[in-house]
Amino acid sequence: MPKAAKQDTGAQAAPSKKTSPKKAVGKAALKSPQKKAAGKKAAPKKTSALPALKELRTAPSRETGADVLDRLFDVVTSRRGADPALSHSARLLARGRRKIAQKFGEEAVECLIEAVAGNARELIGESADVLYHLVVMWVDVGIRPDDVWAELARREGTSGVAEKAARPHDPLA
Ligand SMILES: N=c1c2ncn([C@@H]3O[C@H](COP(=O)(O)OP(=O)(O)OP(=O)(O)O)[C@@H](O)[C@H]3O)c2ncn1[C@@H]1O[C@H](COP(=O)(O)O)[C@@H](O)[C@H]1O
Repeated sequence: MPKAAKQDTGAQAAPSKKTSPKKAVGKAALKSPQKKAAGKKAAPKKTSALPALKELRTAPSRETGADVLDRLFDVVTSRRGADPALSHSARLLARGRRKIAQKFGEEAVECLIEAVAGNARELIGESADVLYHLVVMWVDVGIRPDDVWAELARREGTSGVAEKAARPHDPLA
């Protein structure tokens, strides 16, 4: 999708030279709870006016997450054979797999450009473009969102580092 000139939204603060917040967050996240607790007195329980994260996550929503992609998949599927003049999805599907893949690739490149530039707001829009074109690709190839959700669920709890280490060794690699 052709885009107007974009500016950094400043949505992400520049990291300080002294301490890298990313490194600090990463280190804290990797520390085991046991290590963190070792040698420290139990801190008083903090109370917060904010709703618990757990409540937010379990709140029913038809507007976010996989539900949106499920609905988008149904709409795009329904556009098969529709008038390309009225539906962009119909037009893309009529143009064929290579064109769909090309468009997906273009959107992915636009996405990574915004990511590298640190343009958070633009990255959101480009991410939506990537997901839309990914869904069109699923429809064209004949896989369903549930297939992908199942694969993601299967991977849950398996560290990428551990998975890579467990791969059979290829002496030619
Ligand atoms: N999420 C999207 C979505 N994201 C991007 N686009 C369209 O993708 C197009 C990208 O434009 P480009 O110029 O990059 O691509 P192009 O028109 O193929 O041009 P070329 O590069 O091939 O020359 C624009 O027309 C955007 O509007 C989308 N079109 C549709 N959807 C969703 O799909 C649903 C069904 O849309 P239709 O199939 O159009 O009814 C909509 O209700 C939306 O929910």
